[in-house]
Amino acid sequence: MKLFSTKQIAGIDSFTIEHEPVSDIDLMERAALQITNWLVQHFSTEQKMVFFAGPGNNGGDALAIARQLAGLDYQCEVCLLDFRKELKGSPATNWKRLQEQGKVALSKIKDVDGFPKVAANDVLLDGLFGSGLSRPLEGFPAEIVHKMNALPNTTVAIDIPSGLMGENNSENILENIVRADFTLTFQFPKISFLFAENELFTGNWQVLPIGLHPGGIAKTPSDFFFVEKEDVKEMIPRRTKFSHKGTFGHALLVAGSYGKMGASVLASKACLRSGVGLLTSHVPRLGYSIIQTAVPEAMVSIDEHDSIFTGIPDLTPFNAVGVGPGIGRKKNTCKALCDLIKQFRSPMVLDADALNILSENKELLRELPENSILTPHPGEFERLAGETADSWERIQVQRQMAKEFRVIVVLKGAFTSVALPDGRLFFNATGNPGMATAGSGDSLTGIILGLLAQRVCPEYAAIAGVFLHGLAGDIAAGRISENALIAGDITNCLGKAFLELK
Ligand SMILES: NC(=O)C1=CN([C@@H]2O[C@H](COP(=O)(O)OP(=O)(O)OC[C@H]3O[C@@H](n4cnc5c(N)ncnc54)[C@H](OP(=O)(O)O)[C@@H]3O)[C@@H](O)[C@H]2O)[C@@H](O)CC1
Ligand SMILES: [K+]
Repeated sequence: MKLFSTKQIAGIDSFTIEHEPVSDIDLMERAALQITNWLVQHFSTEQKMVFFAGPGNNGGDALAIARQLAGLDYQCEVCLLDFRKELKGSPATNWKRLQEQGKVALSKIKDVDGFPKVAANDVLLDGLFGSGLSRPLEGFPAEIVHKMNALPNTTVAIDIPSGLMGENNSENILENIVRADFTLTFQFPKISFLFAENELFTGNWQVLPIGLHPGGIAKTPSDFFFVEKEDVKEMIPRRTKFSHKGTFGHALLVAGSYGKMGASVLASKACLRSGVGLLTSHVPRLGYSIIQTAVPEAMVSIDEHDSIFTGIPDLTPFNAVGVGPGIGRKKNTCKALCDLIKQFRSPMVLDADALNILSENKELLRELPENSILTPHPGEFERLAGETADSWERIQVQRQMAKEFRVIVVLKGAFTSVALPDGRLFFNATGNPGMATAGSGDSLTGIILGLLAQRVCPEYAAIAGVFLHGLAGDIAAGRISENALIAGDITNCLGKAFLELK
């Protein structure tokens, strides 16, 4: 799914009105009905709904929802913020419809003294500002937001928590933004919802389709995408009856050192479970019997050194290489990584210590084979690319890095983002907090390596690898809980994840 800026969404909104065609007021009614249906499923008529409505269409939505709910016997109260300007268009029509219906207590408030009395069980509905927000909230509306945030009541934001920008909140005044428990957003996730620091404002968010025009969506360009199951299905290699193990490639994994052989075992297993034809795991001498015993399906290439990675094997047989998990940063290892990067001329996957070595030897970034895949977590990313103030800035730097070095940068997080050299950025939605556990990154390296070796193009290997990893983690969490989840469970559930993508 494409993601858009709030400005672009307004354009798609107008396109829909013109080309469906549908009137402004009917589109608002349709959008409001989606939220009404959600509210009916989540709250009983015992709970009073207290609406805060602003001057634009977000306020208009609030007025329409209040009327629809009142029609279903919910007790509703509407508090319209009075900016000393007449309401116009659909919000004005909806105000009139509410007055005519006569079921909802209506008040207009000019300052914070007019803030309504709220009982413990009441639900607050935030319809102050949505995608038309043009600047941070200040003054009277900000005071209303402070009052709302100070209440313990459940708060549901309509489209966007008021005060939150749809994309960049670097310059925002954070205490003036509504802190919702739920955000019900129309048609597309807003880009700012995908950043960890904004969870405080959005709470649990959900997308409600409102039938915006597919033509408007298709013709509006975007560099931002939200990865869905349907997209990934096409990226997974298919196995035909006459396939043999050579068809699915030969991967080389360089991972593990003394005390960190688990990284090699975890990444090797994940690579094999991703469907690779053949896997060779390169390990230090002391790791030989460990890997042979733990992963009998893998072949082993043995380093000359007892405990670390110091030299590369003949690279001719391999069509993909993954390097980094648990290799450490000893001088000999840096040298061996440097040789590997210079000698292997197809895309490779670099993770963990390989990234740390790159951050200490940045000139190596220019030597990376084009379309290599880097998989940093935020800490590794900042070591590589420098400090950033927030997630918005971080994804800009991520995109810049992908473009400059012609590599794919996978920035791991709750919504892992995959930046491509052409400037596009893909957000992943699978995965859960249980996956923040030792070795989880090693399994991701193994999965991406496995796909790459099967000749899946590097951009698909990164996007589908991240999706599969998260999906397998979700399946594992469903079986054994997020708390008990360990990295090996992700690999164990990869098979089920593949089946879900059939
Ligand atoms: N996507 C869709 O297809 C659909 C979208 N719909 C809904 O429309 C919403 C967008 O509506 P919208 O464009 O009218 O903007 P909205 O957020 O209500 O506020 C604009 C008003 O606020 C004002 N204002 C702005 N910033 C301010 C500030 N800091 N402090 C004070 N004032 C400020 C601004 O005035 P100005 O900037 O000119 O001062 C203007 O008067 C969207 O979120 C969704 O709920 C659905 O109805 C149907 C389908
Ligand atoms: K809102």
